[in-house]
Amino acid sequence: MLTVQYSGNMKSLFTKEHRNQLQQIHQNIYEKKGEGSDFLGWVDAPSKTNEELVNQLIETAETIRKQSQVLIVIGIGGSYLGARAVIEAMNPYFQKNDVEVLFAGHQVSGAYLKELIEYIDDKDVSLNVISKSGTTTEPAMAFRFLQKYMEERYGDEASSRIFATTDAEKGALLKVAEEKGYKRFVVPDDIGGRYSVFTPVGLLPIAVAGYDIKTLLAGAKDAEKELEETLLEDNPAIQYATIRHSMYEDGLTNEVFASFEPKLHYIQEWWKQLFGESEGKDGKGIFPVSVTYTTDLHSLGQYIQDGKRNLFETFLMVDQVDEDLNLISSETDEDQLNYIAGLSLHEFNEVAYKGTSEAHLSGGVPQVTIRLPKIDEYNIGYLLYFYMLTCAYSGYLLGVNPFDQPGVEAYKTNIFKLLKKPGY
Ligand SMILES: O=P(O)(O)OC[C@H]1O[C@H](O)[C@H](O)[C@@H](O)[C@@H]1O
Repeated sequence: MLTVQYSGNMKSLFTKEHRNQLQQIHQNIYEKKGEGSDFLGWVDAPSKTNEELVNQLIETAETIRKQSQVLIVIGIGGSYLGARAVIEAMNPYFQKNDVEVLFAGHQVSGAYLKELIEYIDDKDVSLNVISKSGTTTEPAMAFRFLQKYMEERYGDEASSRIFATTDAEKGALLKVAEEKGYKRFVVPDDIGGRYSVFTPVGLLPIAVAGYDIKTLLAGAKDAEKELEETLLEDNPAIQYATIRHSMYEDGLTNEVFASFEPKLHYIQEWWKQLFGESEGKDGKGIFPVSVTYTTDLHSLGQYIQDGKRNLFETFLMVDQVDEDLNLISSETDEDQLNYIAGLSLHEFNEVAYKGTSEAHLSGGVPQVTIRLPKIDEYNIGYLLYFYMLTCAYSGYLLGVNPFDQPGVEAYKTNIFKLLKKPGY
């Protein structure tokens, strides 16, 4: 189990009244009651995902791996970030996997799509187009270009190289997939995009990248069970949600997710969508931001140390790393680093964490530290489930529905009006 440490007094947060409230929330989540309960399908998704589906996903991933050097995943938001978060956390920095997973439809850039098509032109390609609604503009636009490219390049064979992940019964993408005969996977009705990483939305691209989705699900499944059974005060998800809520009540409305591990960048991006869309509504919510240290100690560190005191900081620390280097000693010691010769870079980061957290704390930034044993499929599965559960507790503590996102419609409507979309 991962652990949560707090710079304040955690025990004092669990008053009788608060315990009762948490107990109720805990029960509602696991019994799938309460506001937004139609979207609580993710709660037992890890334990309920049947083996047949997992095997089917693994077989499809094998087919894709055999026929492709590149898989392009088309999607945005929750139909994109979960897969990318896991893949980028696991991927080596420089060495390319046998099958490269690339993304499209997560932004709008002609240059990006043009260069992507040039890049794949001498490689074998498959597509996985993912959209629950099937009507999201950015992936739909990207799919238009890439579908045409695939049809021109592969002719009839294109339909066996395009895989669609859609709603079970509705949406434009579902219709296209059926007409063209694409192999299709389903995003369950009761699971919203940002909670869908343990469904085919996340699992298929992750398996194609060469990572073990059974172990990822095993980590999530253990999290599901342990976090359901662990008592309130000892339960890391409840601890984290409670601490966040108490910070918020103290006027700290920005949470800085800090990591010393560059590979966790897209987990931070996934986390921002998860918490931002779940909590930011009805004029409430903590604004989620992220930093990677030590890089950002040389940029945003100044603000965190000395700027407006409306933030708290959550470190995600990784205990064990697979690869490391010890600092070499130098005969001349011109750079005066010999005093740390022999220290590993991971050890340096642990010291940097300690120094940074003490400095920021003395500057008035309270802290939470989440400790993950290591970066592998099992622990990432555990971590992502832990965040989703924390987010549900947190949203309910705040008094909002953590599973809708009505606010994202306003800008979309404006864009459609400006573009004179029929009906707007
Ligand atoms: O899967 P889709 O229906 O294409 O949705 C993709 C994303 O776009 C929307 O605008 C929402 O804000 C997100 O919550 C969602 O994950």
